[in-house]
Amino acid sequence: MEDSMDELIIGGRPFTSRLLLGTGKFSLSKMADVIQRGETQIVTLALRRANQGGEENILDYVPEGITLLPNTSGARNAKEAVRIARLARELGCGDFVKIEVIRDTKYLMPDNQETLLATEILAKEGFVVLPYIHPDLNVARDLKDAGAAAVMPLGAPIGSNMGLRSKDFIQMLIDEMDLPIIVDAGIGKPSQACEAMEMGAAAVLVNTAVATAQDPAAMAAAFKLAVESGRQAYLAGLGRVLNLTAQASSPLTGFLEA
Ligand SMILES: CC(=O)[C@@H](O)[C@H](O)COP(=O)(O)O
Repeated sequence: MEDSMDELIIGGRPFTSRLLLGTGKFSLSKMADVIQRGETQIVTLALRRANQGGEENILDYVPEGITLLPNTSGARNAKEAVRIARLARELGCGDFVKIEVIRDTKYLMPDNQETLLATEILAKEGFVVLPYIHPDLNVARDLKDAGAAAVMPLGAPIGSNMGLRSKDFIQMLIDEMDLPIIVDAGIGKPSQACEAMEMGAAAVLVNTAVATAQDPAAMAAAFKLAVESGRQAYLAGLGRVLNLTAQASSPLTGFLEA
């Protein structure tokens, strides 16, 4: 537990919701409803959707009081990510930034090395930096040393809805890092978000699974419940798992005795 209220603390700021929502795939008209039903307090946004010069601006659709987490999507190296982060701050999106550096166009894998470089620069400039990475414990440790406020390992490729394919490596980060671990990308169902929280993740970030649901607002509500349930289970301490043997839950002595 991070404090007596079980708040999620990122960059010194407390949050009661552990469900972050991505907005990259939303029609803007649905956004407020989805945020409200998911009771989310942090939403990501791509700079290009906040800076469309006369066209619809995503910032007009985000309810007041929500913390913006601009991402550096489109960046192919650290230099581009730093430039996008600075622009986002100038546009009034705040100090939070999610570093996303992707040059692999097939799997959209994050470039961990360039992400680390961008984190080093932006943390020194006072940004609250949340780097999106492939879950690698050495890189996660370096990111912490570089000033990251949280680490965001991928569950599976972005938009795949394939779930926690990198589960064992995420668990290493959760077990070894003294920093919020926010599972991002690939979470396709509320049950997968629940599992990430049961594992001890500090939060999850979901976009595609909500945006592509038949009823995105109802799906956001389902994710909220799943995240809360997983968190409660984690705090309660999961019961032991027995391998290849069973153990009776009820007393067996005297059973069927004449
Ligand atoms: C890195 C990235 O872009 C993800 O944060 C994305 O916004 C969420 O991933 P899913 O769309 O797979 O939920």
